[in-house]
Amino acid sequence: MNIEVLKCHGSGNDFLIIDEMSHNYIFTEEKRAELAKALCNRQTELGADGILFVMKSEKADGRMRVFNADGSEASMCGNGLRCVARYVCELINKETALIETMKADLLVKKEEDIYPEIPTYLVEISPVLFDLKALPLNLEKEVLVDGKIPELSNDLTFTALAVPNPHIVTIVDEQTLQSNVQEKISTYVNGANPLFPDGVNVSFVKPIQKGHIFVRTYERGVGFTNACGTAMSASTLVTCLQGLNELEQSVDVYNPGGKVRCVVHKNDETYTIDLIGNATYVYKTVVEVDVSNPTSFNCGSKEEFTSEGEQYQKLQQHIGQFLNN
Ligand SMILES: N[C@@H](CCC[C@H](N)C(=O)O)C(=O)O
Repeated sequence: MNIEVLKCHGSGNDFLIIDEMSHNYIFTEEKRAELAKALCNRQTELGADGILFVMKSEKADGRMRVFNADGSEASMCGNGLRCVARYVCELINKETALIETMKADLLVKKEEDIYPEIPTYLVEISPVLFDLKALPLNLEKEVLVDGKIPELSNDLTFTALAVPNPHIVTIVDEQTLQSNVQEKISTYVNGANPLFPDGVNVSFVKPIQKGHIFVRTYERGVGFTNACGTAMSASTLVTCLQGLNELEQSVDVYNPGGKVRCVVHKNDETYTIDLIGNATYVYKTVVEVDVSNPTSFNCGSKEEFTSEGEQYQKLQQHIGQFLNN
């Protein structure tokens, strides 16, 4: 069968959008997982961190399902949701939309460009849960905020939260960021282990100055990524809890692929986070694939969004200058 694919990225976290809303593709659950493994493989012409399936929703303007590169399904994807936000808003010709995700219906809206001519969207990250059962994380306690997990490190302290996909976040210095500690911890918690039976996204956060942080994430189901939107949101909240940033204040979050802005809100005891950043299209193509054996596929010619790529490079240069000063 022929499948239209739109390659896009949020902060360099790249995805393939497959629109099941406008096309009559029929995929079983197993086939979606297999397509993700095959098309996201970086050894092929496509390659991506995940597939975003856009579907019809009974109660919202569209529905997003996220499959990681290893074929596992995630409950949420912040950078992906910005790309889906743009896709659905442009499809229905509106500036705001409601998108159904696995655990919540989330508001998305077009925002003022984060950098000239970079399509920018704000997406709501919610619900935020600290209950360790929500990750799950098997510890003899109910929550972990700035606490130790001796099996992972004698020195580092972690906060565990689900937004609603699972994250652990630790604040580190430059030396720890440059070491192999994050890789060691991440591969342990994402392999067979007694603590995180479903794996977890692991973020190391380096504060730069008030209102500015750097986040590097090892993503469950993917590995080290340029950026992870839910991780940057979770990390911003953790820096607020640890007094490094303020609630309701915009925080610039730098990552290996670019930057986003996050704002943490608190109503009663409930947190929500606004994640604001680029939704950049890279190319469109048509993939000819046998869905019962998707490992070998043919990719048609690519219609590139050249000017979007050029503009994004300018943003990256601008970020490089800031980080080197
Ligand atoms: N890149 C995403 C998160 C994708 C899902 C994650 N790997 C998981 O399994 O939870 C983001 O931008 O949030």
